[in-house]
Amino acid sequence: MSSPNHKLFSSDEMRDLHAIQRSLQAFASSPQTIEILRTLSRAHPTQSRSPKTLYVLDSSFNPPTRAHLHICTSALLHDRPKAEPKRLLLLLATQNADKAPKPAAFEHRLAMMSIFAEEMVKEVAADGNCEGVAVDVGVTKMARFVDKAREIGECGDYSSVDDEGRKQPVEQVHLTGFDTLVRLLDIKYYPPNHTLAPLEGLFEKHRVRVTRRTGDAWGGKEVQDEYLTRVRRGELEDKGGKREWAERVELVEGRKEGEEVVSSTKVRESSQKGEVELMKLVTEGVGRWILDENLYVDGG
Ligand SMILES: Nc1ncnc2c1ncn2[C@@H]1O[C@H](COP(=O)(O)OP(=O)(O)OP(=O)(O)O)[C@@H](O)[C@H]1O
Ligand SMILES: NC(=O)c1ccc[n+]([C@@H]2O[C@H](COP(=O)(O)O)[C@@H](O)[C@H]2O)c1
Repeated sequence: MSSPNHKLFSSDEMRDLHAIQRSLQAFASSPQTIEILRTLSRAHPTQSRSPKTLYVLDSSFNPPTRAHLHICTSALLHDRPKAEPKRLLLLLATQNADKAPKPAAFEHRLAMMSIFAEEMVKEVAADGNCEGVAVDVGVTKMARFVDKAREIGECGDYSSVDDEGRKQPVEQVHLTGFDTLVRLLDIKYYPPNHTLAPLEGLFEKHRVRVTRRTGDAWGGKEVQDEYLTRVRRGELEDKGGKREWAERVELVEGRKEGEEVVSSTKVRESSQKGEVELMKLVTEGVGRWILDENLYVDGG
């Protein structure tokens, strides 16, 4: 079940940790699987209500980083111009497919997501290369992409209107890093049969835009490109995957040679190293929140 109509938070309310906490408690005890807490829009209302493409960045946002910023702005500014009007959903996963919960508390992460969204909207608007953008900040109980995609599709907040005025589910483009593509296509997440067949609907209707993640544990550009080539050659077919899925996946550039390696883990571990180091990894507003609220003082 997805989000019914409810009052959205303002910018100030998204800095009120008690208010967010109350909303999270209500969400946790409800049957809802997705809830949108805040919407920021620079788009004309009809455009933002009827997006052609919904980008989804699903993450633990612990905290949001400059890598997340790059992933979002790259999609909003450079993914197919015909995909406009575009809308972006920053989705906090309260249940992770792999990881146990860690600091910071979810209310802090949502506050940081809201600040991050404000900074991103400003950056995209300043570029002037995007027809108008709307960004939502939301929360989900679903851990796997296949479940998130289904629930988002059923959520009344997202549909487009076709030429005859009929409502159509919007195309979703899931924004992930290379490590997460590998996990999306790992049969261990699909019990009881442990095949990739449950992903059919996701690839039929939606796309995945994958940012290369080099300089970390996942190999260089060639290794990551070769992985997708193997999908295209049909190497997932014995696991129930389809070679056509490769056409629904786009691998795009992440960190450039010589640029800082960024991850949320690195932020959590380096928050003791001072403001200058912190600000290399996170946006100004998020950095200020981390410092003012003394987050991650005990490291990761
Ligand atoms: N530096 C990066 N380059 C490419 N993709 C990234 C990068 N950082 C995060 N992502 C992607 O963004 C999505 C959400 O990020 P996530 O919250 O897992 O960040 P993370 O930095 O990997 O977190 P953590 O360090 O806490 O494990 C994932 O699909 C992840 O692959
Ligand atoms: N097969 C899948 O759908 C799958 C596998 C691993 C992680 N995830 C999700 O990806 C998101 C990002 O995960 P990490 O924070 O572990 O990088 C989380 O929402 C997590 O639950 C999905």
